[in-house]
Amino acid sequence: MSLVPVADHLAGILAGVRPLPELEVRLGAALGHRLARPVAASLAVPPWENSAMDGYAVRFADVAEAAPERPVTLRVVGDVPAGSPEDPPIGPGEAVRIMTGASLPTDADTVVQLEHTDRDDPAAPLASTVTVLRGPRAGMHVRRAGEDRRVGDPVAAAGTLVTGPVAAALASTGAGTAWVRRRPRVAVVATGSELVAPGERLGRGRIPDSNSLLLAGLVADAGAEVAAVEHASDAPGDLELVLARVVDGAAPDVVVLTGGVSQGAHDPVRRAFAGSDAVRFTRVAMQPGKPQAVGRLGADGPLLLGLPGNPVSVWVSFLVFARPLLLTLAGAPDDVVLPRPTLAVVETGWRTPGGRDQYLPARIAEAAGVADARDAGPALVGPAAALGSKSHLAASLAAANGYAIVPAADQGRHDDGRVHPGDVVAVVRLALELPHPAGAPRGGV
Ligand SMILES: Nc1nc2c(c(=O)[nH]1)N[C@H]1C(S)=C(S)[C@@H](COP(=O)(O)OP(=O)(O)OC[C@H]3O[C@@H](n4cnc5c(N)ncnc54)[C@H](O)[C@@H]3O)O[C@H]1N2
Ligand code: MOO
Repeated sequence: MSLVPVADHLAGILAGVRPLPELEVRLGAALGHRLARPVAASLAVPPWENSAMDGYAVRFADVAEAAPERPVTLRVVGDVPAGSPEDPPIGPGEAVRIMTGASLPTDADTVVQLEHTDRDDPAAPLASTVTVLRGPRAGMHVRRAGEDRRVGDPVAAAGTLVTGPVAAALASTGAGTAWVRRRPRVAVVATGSELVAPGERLGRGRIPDSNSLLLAGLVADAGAEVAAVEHASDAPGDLELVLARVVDGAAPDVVVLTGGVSQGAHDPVRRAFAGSDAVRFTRVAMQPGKPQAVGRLGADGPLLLGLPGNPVSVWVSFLVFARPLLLTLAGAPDDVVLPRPTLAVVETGWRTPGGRDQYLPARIAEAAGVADARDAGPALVGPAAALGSKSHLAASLAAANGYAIVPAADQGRHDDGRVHPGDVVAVVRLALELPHPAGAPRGGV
């Protein structure tokens, strides 16, 4: 069976997949969802002309000439704290005390901050006069209504992830609710009789189930909900029972399986769907991540992705196939669904597998000495694990903040089939904190 290109397998997964239904929710409940519709301002920011300083609202003409040697004394005819609905009239030679954020009286055009007056004690009671010691510029410390957004201006595009700042932008422009997409519900099912719950004692041949946690974390990072995390043994019939329970109980949109998709005598995913048209088994031209399964559980049931069991294969397969699926369901824009690789210069070389595109868990860093932006160099890349892209290096994954892609066609660039320091490769950087160097590999590969 020939190997399927990565792009073709991904296109097959995404074919016909539409964003989940939209719903209107309060802004607090919108956090973590994506906007289903573009949002325009129904309120200007700022909504009113207001003061940027605690001080005195004045008519500029009265204080234009003020200076330490020519102080100007004004009569204080009012006081406008923040939130006050008052609009006191101000005649020539008059001023109104005003606080930051309070609406500017209609008759004023300028604010003098209190440090530039003789009333510079903020705790002092309101006095009947104020002496301006320094002339402001015309219009100084006045925030114009609508200077950030006017009514009708765009605030956020459809597909935008509602983060704290986005929710704040929606609230400040007048929204109380937002139309968002439902977040995908994902059930994670780890298969394998060798798996033991984390922290449990191992018998010979057993290993801790790390993929369940890896996937639960990746699902959450992709903005989806972890609806269930289950385990199925390799015993005949067990996976089928677990899947039926998960589909009924957790109503997932997507089921992500790990393990049991290759050629093993006991591979349960293969066995469960042998002869079924609903699930397709594929060998993808990537390393790691070669054996993959994709399908649907029942006519209207959840989508199913069967990822290989090796932990690095799980990570790569999730990022390259499952994450774009979840982001599409969540309503993300195309450039978020499919991150465009950038280029990086290789700092430490590594071995390539030959024959398949390599997806190497990598540490990607800006060149040293970028404190001064003019010195900024290209990003640098090296393997996260001393042993490169081997698929069982579960402990080294935590040192990766992205992956490097070395297409099969480029792997013969050097006679030794390695990637060398100074080579330029494509990288995808994940929005992760760069791991501390203490977690870096000790040597080259
Ligand atoms: N004869 C062949 N053997 C294999 C082939 C092949 O083409 N022909 N492909 C290899 C490749 S490539 C991969 S990748 C694996 C995929 O195998 P499975 O998807 O069937 O996965 P398992 O055999 O169940 O497990 C593989 C490996 O991963 C460990 N594992 C599984 N689940 C977990 C978990 N939840 N947490 C941590 N580690 C897990 C498992 O113990 C195995 O070491 O097949 C190759 N073989
Ligand atoms: O494809 Mo497997 O993931 O090479 O280890």
